[in-house]
Amino acid sequence: MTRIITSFIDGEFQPAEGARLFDKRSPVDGRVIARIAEAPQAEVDRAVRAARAALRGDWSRMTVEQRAAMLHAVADEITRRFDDFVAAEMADTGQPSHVMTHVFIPRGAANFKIFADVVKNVPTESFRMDTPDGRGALNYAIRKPKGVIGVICPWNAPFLLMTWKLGPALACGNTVVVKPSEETPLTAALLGEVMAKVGVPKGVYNVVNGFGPKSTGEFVTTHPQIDAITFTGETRTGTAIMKAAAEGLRDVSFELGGKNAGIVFADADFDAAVDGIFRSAFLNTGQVCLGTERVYVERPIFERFRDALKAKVEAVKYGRPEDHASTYGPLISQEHRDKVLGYYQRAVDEGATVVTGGGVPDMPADLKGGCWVQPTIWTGLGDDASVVREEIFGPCCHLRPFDSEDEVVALANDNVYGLSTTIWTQHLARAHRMAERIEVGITWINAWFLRDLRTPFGGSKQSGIGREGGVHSLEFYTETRNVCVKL
Ligand SMILES: NC(=O)c1ccc[n+]([C@@H]2O[C@H](COP(=O)([O-])OP(=O)(O)OC[C@H]3O[C@@H](n4cnc5c(N)ncnc54)[C@H](O)[C@@H]3O)[C@@H](O)[C@H]2O)c1
Ligand SMILES: O=C/C=C/C=C(\O)C(=O)O
Repeated sequence: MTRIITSFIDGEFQPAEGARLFDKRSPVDGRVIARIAEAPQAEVDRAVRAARAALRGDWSRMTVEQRAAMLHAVADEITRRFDDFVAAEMADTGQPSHVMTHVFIPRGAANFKIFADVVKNVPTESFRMDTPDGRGALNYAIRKPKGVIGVICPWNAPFLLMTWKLGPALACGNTVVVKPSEETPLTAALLGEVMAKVGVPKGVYNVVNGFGPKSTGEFVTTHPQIDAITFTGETRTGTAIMKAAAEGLRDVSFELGGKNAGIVFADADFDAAVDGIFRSAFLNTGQVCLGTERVYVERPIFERFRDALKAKVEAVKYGRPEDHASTYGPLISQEHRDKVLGYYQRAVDEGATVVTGGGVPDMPADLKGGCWVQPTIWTGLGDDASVVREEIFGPCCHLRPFDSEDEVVALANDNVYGLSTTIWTQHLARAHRMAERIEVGITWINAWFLRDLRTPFGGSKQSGIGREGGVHSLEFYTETRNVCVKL
């Protein structure tokens, strides 16, 4: 029988009777793997009420030390159930097991540990001031939880991105109502089991499933009892959520889209650069916000680089995620596949040279119903081609030669997004110069997606609002109050 995923409210999974169900299909072969109960307004109301009540319960009486210990226990339980999380996330996304075991699931556990440690160690500021009577005054800041946080998640790295928000939200003493992507509900449900097992008080972690507009997502973001909203997803959705948050002047933290530039200089360690750009463009079938869909290569090595990248792309192994030989998975959904294939067609219409890929692979019969597309490289497009300007969120990149540092900085900055960049060069001074000039939140030099969770993470321009990571997360997840004591 097909499994039914229901909301998790006040420590309990909700009954499926009477619920409006929708199908969750495997991206690998199109089979229905679960049915999801769409939470209506009344259920979201209950989740928010449970979260508000929990703000005043045992959770609020815990010391920082106790809360941090509880988050470590959550991380340990995730690690104990590692295989279950890997299986759930593989089923939802179809991505190869090595990506789950090496990147996405370990990061889920790490996201709880890091913020448990941050809240235990972060100092608050204090200012001693002079007063006319000569006795002075002392100011000091205290941090309080913001309240009930609405957590709206995307499908591309569901567990990593959800826990990246939950870690700091809970460490700071908030409670949450999470709305996972309709495409990827499984790990959020599994985390409900983990929370119950380790004794996180009821109502602290609530999950409601459903769609975005006119559905569960909107019910969460428009709810007057939600105090702040953290969202990762498309820039267009961020705009809608910001409008909703304006009502009641609720705070937002946004991680949004990107059209990130990869930049390779002729003096780069060639093999490392090819490998780095290969990962940045094709990891997770290109469905990474930090991915590089436009790659600029210094002219003397352009052809050599193109050929080396092509060879790597043509060596990917399509297959089921459980098969350890697979290195490449499907896109998340047929809808997303149609979008990506639409861009593949537009690239050709706009005059691209297709270096490799560009279409749908011929899959064996049992995988024909999946959302497969070929990893694709283009050259020859103008800088205004839609494929070069718009976020596709697929396994593809356009390669363009450049001749000077100034030229490539201007090209990299000529976009409405500003999330990240990856620069490959052995010239240290140039690397630092470039990092200062490129308008993004995160610059990697001779690396990509190398994450130290203490560092500020977020986007410039239309790629986001705010920074999360380490102490930066506290800015959003706490309310800082000042206390002034006249001495
Ligand atoms: N900057 C980052 O760190 C980062 C990380 C990952 C993904 N992303 C971006 O996310 C996008 C892919 O994810 P996606 O397709 O799931 O994004 P999406 O914006 O379509 O959906 C994200 C979530 O928002 C919900 N939603 C949609 N409309 C809503 C509304 N009006 N009100 C409330 N909720 C609503 C959806 O149901 C889903 O849970 C890409 O643009 C990618 O660049 C950014
Ligand atoms: O697909 C986007 C990946 C985002 C990564 C993070 O948010 C992170 O590493 O914290």
